[in-house]
Amino acid sequence: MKVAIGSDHGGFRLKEEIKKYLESLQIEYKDFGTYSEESVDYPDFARPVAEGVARGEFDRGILICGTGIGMSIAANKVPGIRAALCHDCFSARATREHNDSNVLCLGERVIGKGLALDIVKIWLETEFVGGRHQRRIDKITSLERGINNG
Ligand SMILES: O=C(CO)[C@H](O)[C@H](O)[C@H](O)COP(=O)(O)O
Repeated sequence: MKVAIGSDHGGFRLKEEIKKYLESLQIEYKDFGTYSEESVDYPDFARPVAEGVARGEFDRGILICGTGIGMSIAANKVPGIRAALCHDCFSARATREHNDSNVLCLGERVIGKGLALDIVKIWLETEFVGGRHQRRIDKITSLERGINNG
């Protein structure tokens, strides 16, 4: 599994913790920045991570800002991206099983490191279950392509 990771200044410290955690799990990643706590704009980091996942260069993406909200709004503008903002383990598992989410968004100002790392682990390990959920994802794909399939 290859992961693209990025944050703004509000998510920088948690990004560094997640990188260490990915290393401990021997999961390959590429860090798209930011590289310090100096103020930056989150769409500048959401974009390359989301585009890398959409192009298939990475299996998954992880984006962190203060709340995770800005990152999820920005990432979901990229066709093919299903970014999920998760601050609990149930949602992390459900969004993989049901939505086949390919980007996880987290808010460093919302949750602590321990919960964030548990969420990352569950989200990375949980498989999409398909079936009726694939039909719903196909409708999302139609939506982003402007196709009206009822
Ligand atoms: O995009 C966000 C909110 O949706 C993120 O939380 C940002 O990290 C936050 O807006 C940055 O705020 P700051 O006051 O510029 O540090």
